[in-house]
Amino acid sequence: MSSPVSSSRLLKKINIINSRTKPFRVVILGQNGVGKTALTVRFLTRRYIGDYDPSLERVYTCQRTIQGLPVDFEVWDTAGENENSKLKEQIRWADAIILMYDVTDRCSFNECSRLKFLVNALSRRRNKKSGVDPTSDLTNAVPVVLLGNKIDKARDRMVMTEEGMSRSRQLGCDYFQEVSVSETVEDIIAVFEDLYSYRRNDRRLTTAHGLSRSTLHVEKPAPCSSDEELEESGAGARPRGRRDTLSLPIKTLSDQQDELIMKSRSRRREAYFVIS
Ligand SMILES: Nc1nc2c(ncn2[C@@H]2O[C@H](COP(=O)(O)OP(=O)(O)OP(=O)(O)O)[C@@H](O)[C@H]2O)c(=O)[nH]1
Repeated sequence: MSSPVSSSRLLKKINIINSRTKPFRVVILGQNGVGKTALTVRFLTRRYIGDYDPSLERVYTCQRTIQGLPVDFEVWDTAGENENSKLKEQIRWADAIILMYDVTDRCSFNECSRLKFLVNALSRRRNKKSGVDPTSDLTNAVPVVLLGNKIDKARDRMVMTEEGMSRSRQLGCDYFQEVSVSETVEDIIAVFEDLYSYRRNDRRLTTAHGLSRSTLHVEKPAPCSSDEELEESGAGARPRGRRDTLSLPIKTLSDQQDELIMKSRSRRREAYFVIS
């Protein structure tokens, strides 16, 4: 039998191999205009760019080091108005989900409920298929963060922190956070890293910055909603048929940066960040 030391070494090696071969896939869902592309660009480049082509939808890749290990991220920045079949494809693809709303837009907040019902219904079906008890901690449901954006616009706020937190609990999100993509970099990077740590570390947040952030609310996931709830929510019919394959192009980071800068520049005359 192997000693604890050698098995922990082995586990570390396996982790390294897994993190190199299998990317961690994060999909960002939310109504249009909530800041999904701004969030993606912040995470990829640390920059904030003010305006984007609204039809921009793509999977971006980048590598980060988390707890000393290289992790390949794939981030699917979705277009705000997706039909249900597309949403299902995005949810099935993901290892983690960011449900994003704009704190100055109540409609975008309500849209997150519809999206979460859809996520729950798909997780429930996935658990049923794999024979996992949906009330157990070991479900293969993907972690979901409810993320309120644009808190810099304090005067226009329509959704208060407490309301976001309480909705997060009701919906069974794994945690809740508020950010301003335009003003912070570290919190944005932490959102992605926390999701990774949460998924990899048995559904418990382990990163110190994650636990110290004031608006962070961590919740044990509730059992998935029923298909009836899904129907009531208007999230659409039950998924049928085979799993769709991803058809979006995956680009290198430098291609993505150039393209994003060009797209943002083509829409406005003001100067934007130039990434060398
Ligand atoms: N004040 C403020 N504006 C923001 C923030 N984040 C994004 N925005 C602005 O919100 C607008 C929409 O941002 P996008 O990133 O294009 O939103 P999106 O969700 O990708 O929109 P679609 O691609 O249409 O679905 C842009 O004008 C951004 O500059 C923020 O934290 N604060």
